[in-house]
Amino acid sequence: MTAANFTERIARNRCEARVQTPASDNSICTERLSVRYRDVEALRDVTCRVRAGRLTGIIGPNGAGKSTLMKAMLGLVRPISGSATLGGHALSLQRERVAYVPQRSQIDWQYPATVWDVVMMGRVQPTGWLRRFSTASRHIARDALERVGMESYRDRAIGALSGGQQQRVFLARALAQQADAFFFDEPFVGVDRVTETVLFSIFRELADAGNIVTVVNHDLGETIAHFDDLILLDRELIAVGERRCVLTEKNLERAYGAKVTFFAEDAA
Ligand SMILES: Nc1ncnc2c1ncn2[C@@H]1O[C@H](COP(=O)(O)OP(=O)(O)OP(=O)(O)O)[C@@H](O)[C@H]1O
Repeated sequence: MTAANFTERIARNRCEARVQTPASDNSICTERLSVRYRDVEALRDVTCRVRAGRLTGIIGPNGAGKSTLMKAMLGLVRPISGSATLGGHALSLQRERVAYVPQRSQIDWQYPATVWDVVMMGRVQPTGWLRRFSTASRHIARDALERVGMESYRDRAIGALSGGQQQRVFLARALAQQADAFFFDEPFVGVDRVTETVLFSIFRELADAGNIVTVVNHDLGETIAHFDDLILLDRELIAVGERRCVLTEKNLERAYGAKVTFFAEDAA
């Protein structure tokens, strides 16, 4: 074995050792998850763990199955095989613990709702269908709106806002749910730098508070440095674990099929 191979093996073992946590902890685990859409194989045998208290990015080329993995974890698409668990129990049966913000393109922006209506939707599940919202629920929603800096827009129609403002409102809805697992699908598409900073700082606060925070992110630029852990996909799992262990030249070439440059801080 060459010195380079030996060093690489030690580094890999260190990465693997650090991501191993007990199966009973509050992490999300997928076990050989596979999804097909008619004749398209979107995911094949994906086994991975998303740890609580870490900001986790799902990355990979277009069509790699990033959104599908998120939806399959949540039970929004039915896998042909495999499972997803949260704290050892089926994730699809614990939806009250989960807040999910889909891609902007999947939301009907013509729906006649105000900013306040959208944020209060985050209180429907904790309140119960057709029941009146409590004063406490209104306070929680107002605090969430303040946290994303959108309180002065509360009576505006959601469809009349900019992309970044809409994304902040949907983040406020997720915060109002008071979930402990948060899923965001491509939240940075069409948002400006200020909103990007707001989103990352709240994602960081959520992760530091011990929540699960999972973000689909196709960008390998500067934003990648915000993530603690990454899941790299190309229909099958290429790598999972700490960011620096995933972002190796070899892994990126396997996923993208070409030499890829990424944020310089990680290029050591
Ligand atoms: N509802 C659907 N019906 C049929 N095929 C689908 C459906 N949703 C996704 N696919 C296909 O499954 C594959 C994975 O799609 P998915 O959206 O999960 O990938 P992605 O990595 O999130 O892509 P992108 O970065 O382009 O958003 C793609 O080939 C896509 O065309």
